[in-house]
Amino acid sequence: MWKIANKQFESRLLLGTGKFTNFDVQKEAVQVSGTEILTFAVRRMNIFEPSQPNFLEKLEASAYTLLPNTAGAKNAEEAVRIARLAKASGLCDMIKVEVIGDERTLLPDPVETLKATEMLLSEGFIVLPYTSDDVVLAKKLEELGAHAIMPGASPIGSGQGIVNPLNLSFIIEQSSIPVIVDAGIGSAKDAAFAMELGADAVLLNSAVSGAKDPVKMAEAMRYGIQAGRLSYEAGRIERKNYGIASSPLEGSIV
Ligand SMILES: CC(=O)[C@@H](O)[C@H](O)COP(=O)(O)O
Repeated sequence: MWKIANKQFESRLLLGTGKFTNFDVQKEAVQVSGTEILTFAVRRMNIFEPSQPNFLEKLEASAYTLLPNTAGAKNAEEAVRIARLAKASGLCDMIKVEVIGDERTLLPDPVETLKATEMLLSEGFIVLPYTSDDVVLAKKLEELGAHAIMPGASPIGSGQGIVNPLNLSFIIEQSSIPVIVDAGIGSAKDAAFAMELGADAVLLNSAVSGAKDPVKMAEAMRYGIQAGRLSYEAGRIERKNYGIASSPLEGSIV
């Protein structure tokens, strides 16, 4: 079990709902992933146009915790506007702050992310900022009162996996709020690695929606995350430079 604010979860996989080839595949992938938290861009929801498709229409949305995100926002004011819209539409009081600062890399704008986080916290939102893997920024967001921190593994949709495990491990070590590794995960190995580093959870989308078989990949992510967590809790052996016999003749009980 782990928690965001006062909400408890069993699954440590947060799944994005975008970019699936069709809603049936999306629904099956969501089901087999075992996720309890779904994220989606508020801007893609057609909140005021019920006749238009929205990302959750095939899912039993009430069975999940919804984590709307502010994708599309280019500054703090836009992010706050999108978050208010989500709240007013009854979607959720939890919001993933996503303020993109660079269109080519899709990396987040640290200054605007900080501002948006502060503004939304003052309005009573449960705020989960998506950030780069900057250790100092992560600390500042926590000090502001963010409810979880979401450092990127690598650029959104890149599938590069974790490019800076050292930074992520510093963030995990210093944080007393949940750390959710978000974006850039390419395969189950990357998700397991994030969990082995000690992350509380992983948020991903493209690796599942873009896989040759999204449903199978959703299942792989489910088990990858479980295995990574178990391995982290079990505590890995120390890395050594030289070989050490697995069945020594002396000094061992079996
Ligand atoms: C869905 C969502 O919130 C994305 O912005 C997120 O960051 C996922 O990134 P990937 O698509 O790289 O998994």
